Amino acid sequence: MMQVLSTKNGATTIKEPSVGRLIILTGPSGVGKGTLMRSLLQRHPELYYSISVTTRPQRPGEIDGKDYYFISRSKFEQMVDRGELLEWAEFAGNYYGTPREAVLKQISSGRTVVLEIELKGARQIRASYPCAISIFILPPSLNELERRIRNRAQDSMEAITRRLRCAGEEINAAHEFDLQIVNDDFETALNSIEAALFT
Ligand SMILES: Nc1nc2c(ncn2[C@@H]2O[C@H](COP(=O)(O)OP(=O)(O)O)[C@@H](O)[C@H]2O)c(=O)[nH]1
Ligand SMILES: Nc1ncnc2c1ncn2[C@@H]1O[C@H](COP(=O)(O)OP(=O)(O)O)[C@@H](O)[C@H]1O
Repeated sequence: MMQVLSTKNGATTIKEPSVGRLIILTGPSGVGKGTLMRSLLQRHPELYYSISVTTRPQRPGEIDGKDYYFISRSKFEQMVDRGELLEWAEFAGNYYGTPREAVLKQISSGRTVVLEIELKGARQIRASYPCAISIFILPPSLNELERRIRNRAQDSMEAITRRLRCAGEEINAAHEFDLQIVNDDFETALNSIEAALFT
């Protein structure tokens, strides 16, 4: 890393240019990761949210290039083969991945990057970027998780069942991450994430 000379009040110091941090937000589907992430980004627009690629069908109201890049399976496989993904995983029958180049570019320019990803991808990032700060979001209970997924009314019955089937295994892995935050009261959970990132 190149060093930078900075002069202040006549004194010259050598500074390391800062490299941005990598933050992982993970937890079971329906726990509220997306909602927490949107609020976090509203409060802190300086954070860079990595937009994932996915082969999942677009939901009503989702915007291509904002919520996800919706791509075909063959395009996804091509990105994997070319090493264009920082991590990727199959979840509930679809592929999801983090585009590598944008994330690395933002980190090297000093910006903090936030990934909202599922368990297998979060494990890959922890293995390849041990400095990443990882936060696992827990539901207050499995019943409440199911209620949230069903109330969201965005997925087919089959997709809901698949998501709930993964939830137990995901929750059992919560201890692998740096921090566990229960998303019961929304504001409390959001404040805990903020405290972890900014204090
Ligand atoms: N590994 C990985 N998981 C992702 C990525 N993008 C999203 N996910 C996760 O994939 C899971 C399913 O996402 P989605 O289909 O949007 O469903 P939802 O979380 O139930 O709204 C969630 O746990 C997301 O956090 C990614 O780039 N990589
Ligand atoms: N603390 C909370 N209390 C009650 N409902 C919540 C809370 N946080 C999120 N939700 C609701 O739960 C549902 C799932 O949230 P979402 O952000 O889509 O989850 P995820 O991205 O983890 O799949 C949404 O309808 C959201 O409004």
